[in-house]
Parts: sequence; structure tokens; C-alpha cells
Amino acid sequence: MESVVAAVRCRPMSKSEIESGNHKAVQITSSKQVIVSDERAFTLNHAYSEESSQDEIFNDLVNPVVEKVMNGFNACVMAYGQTGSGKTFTMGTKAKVSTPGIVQRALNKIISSCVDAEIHVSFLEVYKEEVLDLLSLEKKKMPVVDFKPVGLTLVRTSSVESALSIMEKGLKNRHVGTTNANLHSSRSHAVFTIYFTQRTENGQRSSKLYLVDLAGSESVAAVSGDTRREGVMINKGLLQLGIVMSALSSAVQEHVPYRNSALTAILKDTLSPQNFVVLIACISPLDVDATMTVNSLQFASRVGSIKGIPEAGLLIKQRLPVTTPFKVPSNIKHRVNATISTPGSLKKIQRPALRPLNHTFDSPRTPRLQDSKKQHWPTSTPLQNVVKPLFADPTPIPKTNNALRAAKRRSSSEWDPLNVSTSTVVDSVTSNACVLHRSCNKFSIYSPENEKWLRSIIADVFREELKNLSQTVRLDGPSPPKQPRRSARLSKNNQENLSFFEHDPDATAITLSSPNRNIQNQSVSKESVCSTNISQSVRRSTRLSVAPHRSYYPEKEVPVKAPKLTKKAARFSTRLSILPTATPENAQKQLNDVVLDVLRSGDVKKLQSLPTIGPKTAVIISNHSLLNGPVKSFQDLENIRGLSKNFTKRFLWANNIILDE
Ligand SMILES: Nc1ncnc2c1ncn2[C@@H]1O[C@H](COP(=O)(O)OP(=O)(O)OP(=O)(O)O)[C@@H](O)[C@H]1O
Repeated sequence: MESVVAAVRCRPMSKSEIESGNHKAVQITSSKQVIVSDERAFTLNHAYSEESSQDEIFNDLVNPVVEKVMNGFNACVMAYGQTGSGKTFTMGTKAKVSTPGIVQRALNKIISSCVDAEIHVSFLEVYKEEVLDLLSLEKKKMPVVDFKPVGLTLVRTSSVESALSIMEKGLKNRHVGTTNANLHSSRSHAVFTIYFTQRTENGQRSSKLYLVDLAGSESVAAVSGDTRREGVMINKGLLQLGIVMSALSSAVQEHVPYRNSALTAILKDTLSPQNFVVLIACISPLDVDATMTVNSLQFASRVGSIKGIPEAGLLIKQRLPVTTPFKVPSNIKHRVNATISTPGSLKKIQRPALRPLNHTFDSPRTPRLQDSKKQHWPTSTPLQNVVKPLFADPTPIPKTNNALRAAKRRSSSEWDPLNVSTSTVVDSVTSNACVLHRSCNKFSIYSPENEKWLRSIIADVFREELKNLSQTVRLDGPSPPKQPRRSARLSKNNQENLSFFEHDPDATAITLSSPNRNIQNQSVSKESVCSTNISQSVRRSTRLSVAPHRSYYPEKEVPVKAPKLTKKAARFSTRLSILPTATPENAQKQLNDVVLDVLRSGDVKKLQSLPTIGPKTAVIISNHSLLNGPVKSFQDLENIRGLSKNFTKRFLWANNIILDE
């Protein structure tokens, strides 16, 4: 049996419809095909004509599903179609039906087949997007939490009669109205659920059978008021049901929007490929309903294309919890966390608990083996013998940059007795360790993976050994000259320089008069050198602040810059410079002559050097000189046109001109 079955059932025309002269537009051409208005053909799993009976529908479509429910599977049987197309008739969700529908037959089948099973029923409706419990007295609204109506009334039943009476009780609460197509039209989606529970040898088996009588899809264009609002909400629920079915039938796995409506939310349990779903599209045979018929058949075709693999409830319970790739099981969480370092902090390097073979190679910077582990190491190894000749290796160090740096490190840190670089020794020891490893296979002290840490260990060990060796050599034989501290060397040099200065100051002058230091010989004095020596006991910064080279270098004569004169002052100084040497007796006369000469020149620039003569006045005097010849005396200034009457008086006073009486 297929998990999703889509069938079509065409209702017969009523007497009134025949009398009114309606034409038939639907033809059931085979057990699976239906043709609408001789134009649209639909092929579904089953196609039932007007002559089909309730018994036939149940046996073909529902009976196999009921058997699956009794075997632990969930199932859903839905009647879908336009209003007045026979959904309620087919489902049997009507009180006092003349012909039992699917609900009655399913109850009869389940209750009569399984005596030892527990049967519960519930009945709810979805009206205007609200979920109402039809079996509660007050017809309470129920919130839907986690796709389940909270507080739904479940009634246990053991007989078909009691179950049907329960359903009829609920039907009294159902919203029913009148539409153009149906005098007793269902205005809500009704869901009658049969809960089947049976104890087996393997455990308890629970399953559900949803029997859904959907409200009729209808055009809301011709209606108004409450009916219109009801129609809008009904269509909304059906539209969302169609979207869910489309998502389920899609070849590409996509999000199924169960939450978009109350109807799809409460049917989520059963509307999935893991359950059995039977959709019966009820259609009207009338040609006037052809459009709605085509819509219903399209919906049924979509549902029929859903391919699923049903799973029994018991099997679902036994499935192991699925772990997503991002979810770390709690039992290994601490181990996973240990591998993730905090950003910004360095991961602590854990060295393996391996030690060099010679105990003299122990370094305080490397972990020590426990005694229990140490006893497995050989007491004497050839490593010591291999290493020893290295200290006497007279191979000269290649003067590369690295070698220079290594030499610098040696000179600054430790004495190197045989001029062997640390890196060379470490390289040699590492390679010898490799040789040793090959000869003693059971000790995996060296491998390409741990070469780095092995190098570091050997470097540490080598430094320690070098220290010990240098001490031994000092005890045994003459130790090499140890370089004194830099500060001591500097003070010694200064003392030497002092005595050198005392005995041969000229030689010092020659030394200091190198091209880099342009010093003159006579600048060096004994006093300055003495002051240098005295200052050795004070800080270097202090010594520098009173540096003796100040006395070596004579202070240069800084040329005195002349203050920048203003234009007027410059003119005045020019005028003074042209004054000849005068004596007190003829000074006034000479001044008068100089000023008069300037007036006679008629030069505009020279004229402006005189007080009270500005650019305009200079031009006036210059023009006058051009026209009438040079000015002969100071009195001529009174005759120059353009000058004020007081100009001559001001000019004479400003230029210290005193005329003879
Ligand atoms: N297969 C059928 N055989 C005989 N009569 C039928 C059949 N299907 C429907 N009818 C009759 O058609 C009328 C309308 O049917 P029904 O109430 O089931 O429609 P509906 O789809 O439920 O309408 P609504 O959506 O408005 O509730 C009823 O009187 C019913 O008896």
C-alpha cells in the first residue's frame, strides 16, 4: 500500500439540480481517471463515480489504513472539496446519517477487531483559526503548543455506539451555516481522532487515526458579513494546507510551514511522509462548478505526488537520538574543549615524558622521569661517548650571518672553550641521537615528529653541560682571559686616555683631529681632561652633560644678525650714510646741503627718504623738477603747486633744517 493516496469522488446530482437543467461536466473514464468539461483530465490513485457506495470507499481507501493504525502507524483521512460536494456525507460526520460514513466504519472496524486495545476519541474544530474542543461542555478554545492543542478532551470508549454518541455530542457544538450550495454547510474544519493503544510483547503500541472533514472551499466574492469572514478564514486554512502539501511533495527538501495556520499546526503529527495519508477530493458533477472541481483535483494531484516511507510509532520510539554534527556528546565534551584554545592565549606545549639517556643531561627546565620509568632506561649508553668528541671538534665556524649571531651570543653569555657553536653541537647531537635511535629501536627517543622538542631538550642539556665543563677546565688548567664588564672596560680606557693626555697632548690632538672630528690642536687643554677624570664617579648621563668634548671643540663665533629694519628706518639709515663727515661748526650747513641735494635730484625714491615726503609728495616734487627745473632752495617748496601752505614749515622742522636769517 502506498503511504499517500489521493482519490476523487464525484457526488450524484440532486433532484433539484437535474430539474433546474444543470449539465454534467465530470466524467469518470476509468478507476483512476477523471475528465472535467471534456478538457482537463486528472489521474489519481482512485476515481469514484456517482454510483460509488460508502462501503466501496471505505474498503478501498480507509480499511487498509485502519489496519495500519492498528499496527502502530499514524494515519489521516481527509475529505477535501468545495462546499456541497459531499465531504460530510463521505466522512459521516453528521448526526443520524442514513448511510454510515468513514468515521462510523472505522470505529466499528477498530473496536470490533481489537478487544484488548484501549480506544480514546477526541473531537475538535478549527473555526476562524481557533481550535475548539467540541467534547467539552463550554466548547473551550485551546492554545496550540508544540503542535498539540492543550487541554483537549479525550474520551475513552469501548463500543461503537458510545463512540458515535460522543461524536454526535460534539457535532452539536460544531459551527454549521447555510450557503448557496448547502443548507447545512460545515463552517469549520472538523477533526475526529481515534487513539489506539495496545499492549504487545515488545511494549506498548500507540497510534492515531485522524478523520478530517474540511470546511468547503468557496468563492467569497458573492457573500458578505459573517459568511464572508468565515469563508476568508476557511480559504486561508485550506491555502496553507495546500502549501504544506506542496512542500511535502517537493522533490527538494524544504521547510514545511506547519505553523502558518491552526489547521496545519494540529495536523502536523499526521501530515508527513512518515504517516499514511488518504485524501478524498469530493467534487460536484455540475458544469457550473467546473472551476472549483479543477482546483480540487489539482490539490489532490499534488497530494498524490507525495512519496513517503511510513514509520510505525513503536519503531520511532526505539530510534536512537540523532546527534547533529555540531552537537558534542557530553561524555567527550571535556576532551573536545581541551583541544580548543582560547583566542589570544597560547596553548601549553606538553612534551612527552621522554628523557635523554644520560642522567648528566638532566636540566631543570625539562621534566624528570619518574624513578619507576627511569629504571627502564639503560644505565650507560654510547651517547656520552658520541658527544664527547664534539667538544674537541676544531672545525672552523663558517662566517655566515647565523654564525656571527651565534658567536655574538656566545661572547655575551658564556665562554666557548673550543670555538664550537651551540647550534653546530645541537645539530650533531640530534643526528647522533638519530643514530642511537637506529641502534636501539626499542627506545623511540627520536622521530621526525618530535625533532623540534628533541632539539630544544638537547640545547638545554648542552648549555648545562657546557657550564659544568667550563668550571672543570678552570680548575684543571689555565683559564682563558675573561672579558671584564663593559663598564669596567670603559673606565679603564678613560684612565688610559688620561695618562696619555698628560704625557703627549699633541698626540691626542692628532687623534682627535680626524676628519670626523674637526678639532683644532689648541682646543685641547689639560684642565678639561682632568675634569673628565674627576667626573668618572658620577653617572654617565651626568658625565655626558658636562662632556669634555665641549672644551675640545671651540665654540664657533655666531655672526650677529642685524635687526631687520623697517622701510622707513632703512631709508633714514641710507640718508645718514650719505652724510659727509661734519664738524660742529658746519654741521647745520652740511645737513642743509644734503637735504637740498635730495630735493634737487628730483628722484622719487630719494625724495621719499626725507621725512614728511610721501609717495604723492615725491611725485609732485619730481614733476615740478621736470617742468621747472631742479629746486634751487627750500623757499621754492612754497611755489610748488599741489603742496599745502604749511608743507615747507613742516618739512624744515622735520628735517632739522635751520635757515640763516
Ligand atoms: N455520494 C453521495 N450520494 C448521495 N448524496 C450525496 C453524496 N454526496 C453528497 N450528497 C448529498 O449532497 C448534500 C451535500 O453534501 P455534504 O453536506 O456532505 O457536502 P459538504 O461538502 O460537506 O458541504 P459543506 O462543505 O458545505 O459542509 C447532502 O445533502 C448530501 O446528502
